Amino acid sequence: MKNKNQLQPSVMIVDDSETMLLTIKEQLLDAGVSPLIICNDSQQVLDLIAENRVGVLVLYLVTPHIGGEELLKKVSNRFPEIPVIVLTALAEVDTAVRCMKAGAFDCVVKGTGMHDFLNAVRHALKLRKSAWETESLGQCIRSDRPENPEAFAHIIAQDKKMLSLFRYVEAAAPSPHPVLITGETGVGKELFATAIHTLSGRRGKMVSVNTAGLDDTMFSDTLFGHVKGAYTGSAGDRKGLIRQAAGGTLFLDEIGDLSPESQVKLLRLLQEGEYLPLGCDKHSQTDARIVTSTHRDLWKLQEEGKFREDLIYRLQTHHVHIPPLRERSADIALLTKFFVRKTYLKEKKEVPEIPEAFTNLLETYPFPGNVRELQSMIVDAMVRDGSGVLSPELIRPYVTKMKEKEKGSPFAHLKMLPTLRQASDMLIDEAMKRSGNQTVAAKLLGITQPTLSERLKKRRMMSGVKYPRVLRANPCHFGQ
Ligand SMILES: Nc1ncnc2c1ncn2[C@@H]1O[C@H](COP(=O)(O)OP(=O)(O)OP(=O)(O)O)[C@@H](O)[C@H]1O
Repeated sequence: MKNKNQLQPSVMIVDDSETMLLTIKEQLLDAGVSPLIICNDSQQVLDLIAENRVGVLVLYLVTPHIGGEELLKKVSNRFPEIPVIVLTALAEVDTAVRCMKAGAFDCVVKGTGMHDFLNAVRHALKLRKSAWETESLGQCIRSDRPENPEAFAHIIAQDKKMLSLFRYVEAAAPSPHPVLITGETGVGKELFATAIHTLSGRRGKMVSVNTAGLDDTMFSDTLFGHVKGAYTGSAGDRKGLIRQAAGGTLFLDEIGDLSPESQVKLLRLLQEGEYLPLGCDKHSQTDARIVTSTHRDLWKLQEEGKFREDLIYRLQTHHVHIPPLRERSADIALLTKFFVRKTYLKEKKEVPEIPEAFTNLLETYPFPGNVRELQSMIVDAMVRDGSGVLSPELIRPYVTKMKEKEKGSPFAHLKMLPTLRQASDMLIDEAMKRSGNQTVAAKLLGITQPTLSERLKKRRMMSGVKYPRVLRANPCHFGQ
């Protein structure tokens, strides 16, 4: 069972004096304030905050390496939501004013008794906890049913993860900023792009372009067009598809395959709304909203040097990640019903009952092709079904074939395979658990500490998930 305190926000104390740290620690614990994170190395503060659920930061103004005031500015910039209580050695009005201006929540003179200090900590902690409660309430509301169900009429779903995505899409759709839609093949990325366009309220059209396999010239020509004589054989002007998306949405599918040159052009389009038709020396402007999608892991491509980091940040201003079908079993039964009905009615056949055993067997199948594959399986089952009954035997060959494929694999015991990113995240978690610090963990993983640190940062940015808390030798966690 999880330690209850792990869910509680911690009070983190930063001071260069070990003795003072222990004194403050004891006084806070005596006053019932816990859990505590103690740190005597100012250089570790930002990383520790990023990795833990810090409710309040207590900062002694004179710290080695990074000066206290400088650290205060960094914390306030990067984590504006965390109240910082500054402990100063002297009762100097100037220092207190500077700290408050730099974002301190309160300023207490060290050694003037615990009363003021404890009051400040308790007050800050209370405010932080209530902000957290509001945040989680907001998340509950966001995960409820969509306000505009008609915009999602073509997306059959009842799984909570999908309903929560609908709410996110509703919030992001009216924004002019780019949306990145990710997810395995066949999960419904294009359907989501359409819903985003519908909900955006834009009057223009949605224009979809599959960029897979387009070299840079074809990418530019298709999207931005060309002027007569731009290249051999270009007899007349061509208006690119982007013109058709004026006032609407340009949906670029499979952007993971874009060439480096096309990535630069896409970045300019996203940043400035500008593009250059082939053979033209004057940029054109567009107000089309850009929605992109890919089944590939852009961060992995970036690590391999195949995708620009700055472009990823731009693309994922709003990020919709659609989970694979095997991770939303509640949807399998509903989609099966939907596709059986659709398929049989289309063929003017009587819609059969769906036996429970049929759905149960489907729920054991990992669906590498997701909803698209389920749809094909139903069509195939209908063709082979001579009796008007949907027998599980009609789909058993798929399940058996998959099991045979898996036989002999070291992962055979896993019901579902992790994705490459999930597997690498699992390894990182394990290495951090075993070692307790990034330097040793990096050695275990055969990478450098900065690379590991970068991976952890990106992970936090991508998912908003906090890195699991680990006990460190120094700095130490108390009161847990
Ligand atoms: N939730 C859903 N409800 C109904 N149909 C769906 C759903 N999800 C996907 N589909 C259907 O599955 C097929 C694949 O969907 P779509 O083309 O949107 O997937 P995709 O993620 O864009 O795939 P790819 O990466 O291969 O382009 C389409 O026929 C689509 O209508």
